[in-house]
Amino acid sequence: MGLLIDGKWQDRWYDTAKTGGKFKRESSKFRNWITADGSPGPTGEGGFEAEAGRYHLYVANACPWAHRSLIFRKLKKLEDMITVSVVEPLMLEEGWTFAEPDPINAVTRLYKVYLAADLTYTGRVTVPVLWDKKRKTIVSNESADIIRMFNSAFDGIGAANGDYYPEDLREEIDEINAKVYDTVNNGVYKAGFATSQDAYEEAFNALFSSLDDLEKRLSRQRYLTGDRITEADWRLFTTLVRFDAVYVGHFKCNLRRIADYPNLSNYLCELYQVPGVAETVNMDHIKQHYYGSHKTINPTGIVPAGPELDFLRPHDRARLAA
Ligand SMILES: N[C@@H](CCC(=O)N[C@@H](CS)C(=O)NCC(=O)O)C(=O)O
Repeated sequence: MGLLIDGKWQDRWYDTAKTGGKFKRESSKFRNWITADGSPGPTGEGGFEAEAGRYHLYVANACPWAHRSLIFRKLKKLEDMITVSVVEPLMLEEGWTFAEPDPINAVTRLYKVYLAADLTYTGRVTVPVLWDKKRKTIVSNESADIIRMFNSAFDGIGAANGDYYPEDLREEIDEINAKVYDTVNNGVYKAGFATSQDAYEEAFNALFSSLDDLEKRLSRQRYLTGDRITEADWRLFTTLVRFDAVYVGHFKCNLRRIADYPNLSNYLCELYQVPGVAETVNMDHIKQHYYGSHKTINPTGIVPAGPELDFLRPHDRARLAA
């Protein structure tokens, strides 16, 4: 794995030396927004109007951040409007790669897509990436923004109904997202990529304290904000679905499994069973990627054969219906 520095690819692992062994996630650099009329969004510049066929999404099936964007593409029925390229599961010396030259930029390495947008780009080369075929540039490489664009920008040109960031719940969603991002979504990475015992334990404790709180919340209500599925649920889902297969072992998040939490595990099954969502979960890519790409954590690259997982089993969440 590596990064671009002034447009040059460098093969480097995360540098935790300067941060006391703590993993610090870099913020995303491309922050424009697709909007219904091409007006600027909350950040970046305008000129990215919602149009069928204009945009392309680069994802890794393994990646929880990219997974959010695939879920929103699916729920909002944007599959015919927004094309997708999926990278290979392993992320090694050349970063994310494609098995075949990708149909849009005809490259086999994702960093070339970043260079096509900015020849002097400095930063990590992450998925998801939302590409504009018309202006031949990156609209955004921030999943939190991409799912909000998918949620509403295409509504006027045929996206499916469904608002996962409704006006009346925004404040609560933002509050939950902030906590879940810090302690759960990014929390598992902070535990897994820590290179000091203290940094690991700090992340570990915050993670399980949050999961305990979420378990309590979900014992009282069906979804994180009440009786409607929102963005906050989908953001939590992509971490939960990877948890027992990967984070428990590979990232040493092993105080409890999601399977040990009655409410979280039933909630996970319910979300998994929402039509279309199971098709966005690729457990082979997920396991291969983590166990095979992080050689500093798992030098042999052996992928565990278990655990047995059944997200299609009946769940008990209807007991909490409004
Ligand atoms: N803030 C970004 C984070 C995306 C991210 O870190 N993706 C990981 C894969 S799970 C990645 O591509 N990492 C490559 C790297 O850090 O070099 C987002 O949510 O879109």
